[in-house]
Amino acid sequence: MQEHNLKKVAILGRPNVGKSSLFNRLARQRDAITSDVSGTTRDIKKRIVTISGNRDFEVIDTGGIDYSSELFSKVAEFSLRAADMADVIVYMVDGKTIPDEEDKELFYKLQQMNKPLALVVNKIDNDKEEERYWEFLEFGADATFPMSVSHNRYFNDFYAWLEEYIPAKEEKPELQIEEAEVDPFEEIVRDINSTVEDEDQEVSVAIIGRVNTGKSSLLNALLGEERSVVSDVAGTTIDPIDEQIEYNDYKITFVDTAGIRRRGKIVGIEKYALGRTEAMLEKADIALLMIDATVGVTELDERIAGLIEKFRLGTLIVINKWDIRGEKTYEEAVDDIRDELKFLHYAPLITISAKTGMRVNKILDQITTIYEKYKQRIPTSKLNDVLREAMQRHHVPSYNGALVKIKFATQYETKPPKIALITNRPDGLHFSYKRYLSNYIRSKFDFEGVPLDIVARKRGERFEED
Ligand SMILES: Nc1nc2c(ncn2[C@@H]2O[C@H](COP(=O)(O)OP(=O)(O)OP(=O)(O)O)[C@@H](O)[C@H]2O)c(=O)[nH]1
Ligand SMILES: Nc1nc2c(ncn2[C@@H]2O[C@H](COP(=O)(O)OP(=O)(O)OP(=O)(O)O)[C@@H](O)[C@H]2O)c(=O)[nH]1
Repeated sequence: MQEHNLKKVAILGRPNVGKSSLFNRLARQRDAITSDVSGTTRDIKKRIVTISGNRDFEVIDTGGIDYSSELFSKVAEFSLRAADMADVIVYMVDGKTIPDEEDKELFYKLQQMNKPLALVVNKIDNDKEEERYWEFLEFGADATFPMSVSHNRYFNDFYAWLEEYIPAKEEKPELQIEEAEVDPFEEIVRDINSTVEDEDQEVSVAIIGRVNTGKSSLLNALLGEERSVVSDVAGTTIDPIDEQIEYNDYKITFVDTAGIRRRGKIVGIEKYALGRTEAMLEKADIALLMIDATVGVTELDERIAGLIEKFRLGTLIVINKWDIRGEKTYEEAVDDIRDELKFLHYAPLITISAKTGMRVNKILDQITTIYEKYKQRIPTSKLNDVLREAMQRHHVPSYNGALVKIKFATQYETKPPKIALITNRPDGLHFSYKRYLSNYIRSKFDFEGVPLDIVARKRGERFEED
């Protein structure tokens, strides 16, 4: 609960009118929580009070103060200070006395604060005493209430008036994010980071695939004459086996192009091919997975795709040799690939011909787009809005009958993006629910082409690897 947002109601008035009595009665409305709010002004007692079942406020009691002198000016000074801190002011007078000029003057000062202000005439203990109350109408208050705290009289009208100024708590589903649990400092730091533009424009790309799928043909097409190949420019630090081009302010490095160009050397040596692929993926942000349209997805293609999954890279599936695909429709080709490579569901797919150059020019745009998503950082507040939405659609399943609460989510890493869910029971969060959240978050923030990791953590645990 966000106690700092609660409305503050101050009960003011001269000594002995019954302020503490009202305070204590209000405080009893809420048996469970009567603890002191910490950090309060030393002289002033505060309690959190609930009325009408779902309206919380903080009540400030100025009673019990020892105004060492009898001077009313002390009362006035103190009352004005307390009123200043308050959202709603209750000024109490003793109905067994006659209206008093000093009270009136103080009341007018309070009126000038333009806050909701009620005059409560206390100690109207029976019907006979009710006429005393009329005399206090001369204060000209917007709201004047008779009351007998000790006899528990006339409370309903007073409560109805208070309710106007105390918002009802929103109905919360039980498993809601406890926003106050978000360490505000942590959130600020993350959000500041996220607004700082990530200047990183250097992308490493691995072109991988079985033999003969067209890797070197694609590389040549991408490095085509019209682009400035900068690998041999003095001062660049790229590995001599890599090649780099500049494209729309990005530096795109194709890793281990020497290996790609060393043609036909690895036929039949599957283990070596996979090892070399791993070495490339280790250096890369994004993988272009080449599939031969005339062959479809083979078991080796699946194993290669599995390596991308393992390295958590941004991915584009490139279906090559589209010029000689035969009768196959786009839908057939795509269905086949989606079916065989389910775990790369997040990867977009493009049909090209490295030989004719068909749609090859789209690939560089795809690379930079995926890279932007690969390095994106979602502000914590936005992420938690979406998390709350997702949890409202489907509540977190309980674990062996125990409540699993997700307190908040935060993205703690980029390239690839990783999100931690802070929960009371990291082990109790079912993988299918994590997958649901991952898909939901994916649908709200564009992560096309990018794997999204979600881990469950206890508060205070480090957000490192699983
Ligand atoms: N007859 C009657 N007495 C009341 C009523 N409410 C409070 N009292 C009595 O009035 C006296 C003062 O009440 P408190 O609640 O201590 O008053 P206070 O305004 O907090 O006084 P300080 O602590 O001196 O500021 C106590 O003896 C209460 O029992 C009421 O409705 N009727
Ligand atoms: N029709 C057609 N042929 C292609 C296409 N892309 C590549 N090829 C041909 O397919 C064969 C293999 O192409 P490469 O680019 O050498 O394939 P690779 O994946 O580098 O092969 P390895 O180095 O053996 O792994 C060559 O004969 C290419 O001309 C394409 O889009 N259409």
